Amino acid sequence: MLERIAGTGPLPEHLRDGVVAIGNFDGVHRGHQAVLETALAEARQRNRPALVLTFNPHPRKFFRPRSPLFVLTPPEMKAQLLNNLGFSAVVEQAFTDDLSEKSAEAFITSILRDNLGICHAVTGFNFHFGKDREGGPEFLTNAGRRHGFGVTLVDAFRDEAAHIISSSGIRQLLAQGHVAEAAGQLGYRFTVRETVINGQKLGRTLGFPTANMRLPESVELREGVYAVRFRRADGSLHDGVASFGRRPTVDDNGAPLLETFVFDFSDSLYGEDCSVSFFSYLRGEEKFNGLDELVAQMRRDEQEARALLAGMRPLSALDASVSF
Ligand SMILES: Cc1cc2nc3c(=O)[nH]c(=O)nc-3n(C[C@H](O)[C@H](O)[C@H](O)COP(=O)(O)O)c2cc1C
Ligand SMILES: Nc1ncnc2c1ncn2[C@@H]1O[C@H](COP(=O)(O)OP(=O)(O)O)[C@@H](O)[C@H]1O
Repeated sequence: MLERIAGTGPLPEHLRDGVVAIGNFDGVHRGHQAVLETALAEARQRNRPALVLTFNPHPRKFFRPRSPLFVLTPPEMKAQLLNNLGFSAVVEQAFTDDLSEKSAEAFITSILRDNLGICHAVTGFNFHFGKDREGGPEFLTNAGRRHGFGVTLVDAFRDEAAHIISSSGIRQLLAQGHVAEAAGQLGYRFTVRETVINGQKLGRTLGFPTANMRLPESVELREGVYAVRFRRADGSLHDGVASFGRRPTVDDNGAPLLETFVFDFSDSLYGEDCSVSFFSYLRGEEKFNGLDELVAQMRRDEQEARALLAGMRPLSALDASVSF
């Protein structure tokens, strides 16, 4: 199991002298995975632990606190993905005033050398660090020579159409409801994890009980109806159909809610931490003339989602570990 470490002091002995992938890795997309797989391979070869050094909050949120940032993988989700990829630990370095003021050299001596005691660093071609982004790949490589650790830089990863994959591109796809395309770039299905809360208890009277979740306000997923896979806290997986929206038919206001009708299931889910993986966008949210019309459409949504999900295959080993 992956260890989550706050990064406030020296690492425990068993994690020192490790191979460390450094970056924000928001989304843990296929470009990030190229960096992460390089670190994993290097660690296997040296027979040393594989670690990730990442930052929380996302540095962009630190520097621009008032402009909302759609974080694709909150710390918990990122940790789960890194665990599934095979890392031993993730250092969730607090991004504070103090860290933002550190020079590139101070970042290397106090964090990489003293706290983490790394033997090898792996980063992407464009990783910058230290006050005013002073340190880049070349700085890191030279510092490694001086301080006695190796450095591997991983080139930009391109998808099949030679587009560079980026977290901001994936955020835009999700905002347009293109969850299948986003999955192609993430290498797994976009997945959110939240606690199931109480709703108006109307769903069960319609024959469509729905597990309700509030997503963070910054999540910019297109409102609409999706074919999804639902994972309970005990790890069991269920197919379902979910609506993310403001429910114009029953109440016209309020923040959007994610509501999942879980197929062939009848237990209570209240208070449980569950995850929802998005496979296909089915349609936009509509205002119906009454509940009968809504229920008729929900039946069609269910049939469409069942058929789509039956044909889905994992995109990768990571995808298989998340939603299969
Ligand atoms: C598959 C599905 C599709 C839905 N589509 C719509 C819709 O197009 N318009 C709408 O107002 N509500 C839609 N809803 C939300 C329902 O209005 C909501 O689930 C129902 O009112 C039950 O509310 P409750 O969970 O608070 O009891 C949909 C829900 C599901 C599960
Ligand atoms: N097939 C199912 N799909 C989703 N939730 C279910 C299902 N069967 C039982 N439940 C339970 O019922 C609740 C949803 O019922 P519903 O009447 O829609 O109430 P609420 O308005 O509180 O969401 C879920 O939170 C869960 O605890």
